[in-house]
Amino acid sequence: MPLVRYRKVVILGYRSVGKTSLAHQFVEGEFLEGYDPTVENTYSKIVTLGKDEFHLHLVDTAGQDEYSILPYSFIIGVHGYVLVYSVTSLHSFQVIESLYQKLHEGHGKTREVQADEGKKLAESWGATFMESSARENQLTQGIFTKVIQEIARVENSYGQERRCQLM
Ligand SMILES: Nc1nc2c(ncn2[C@@H]2O[C@H](COP(=O)(O)OP(=O)(O)OP(=O)(O)O)[C@@H](O)[C@H]2O)c(=O)[nH]1
Repeated sequence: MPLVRYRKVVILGYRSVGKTSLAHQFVEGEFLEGYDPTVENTYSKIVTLGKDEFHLHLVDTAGQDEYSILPYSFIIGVHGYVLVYSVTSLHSFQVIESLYQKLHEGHGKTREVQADEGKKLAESWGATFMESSARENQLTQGIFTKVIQEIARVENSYGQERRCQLM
């Protein structure tokens, strides 16, 4: 059975450029004539490409402009973007350039410690290394299951002798 991989894709662009129409046409197979400004909407679709299946989670956003601050949910855990402009609006074309810059700037904080450095330090202690983010809920379960497993492993190898395990 093929593995279904999850993909989150965010559609960005100026107001009324056709973001919703694109998403709706792709997911529902029809064109919407009317215009109803989007607050935020999500679509789900299983996409099969060759032997691979993807669970596509499309986020249709409210239109942005050059002053918009992109929320965290448009940055974190996102696998890809569709930047949309209208051929009848030069301004909407300029907006996607500014959105592209914003996506590259991220959220201001730059990394000062590389994962490799953490790994090296942990290795020098004989400890396990995991890089986690509570905000992104990345490895938060893994850290605590790993420390419990490690405690059990150390307990088993030393009988009932009590030792502290370092993560
Ligand atoms: N002619 C034409 N009109 C389109 C096309 N795509 C969208 N429209 C029309 O443009 C208008 C705006 O489309 P939407 O898809 O709502 O645009 P949007 O970018 O989602 O708008 P916001 O929610 O305000 O950001 C609607 O009246 C659509 O019918 C297209 O490819 N060609």
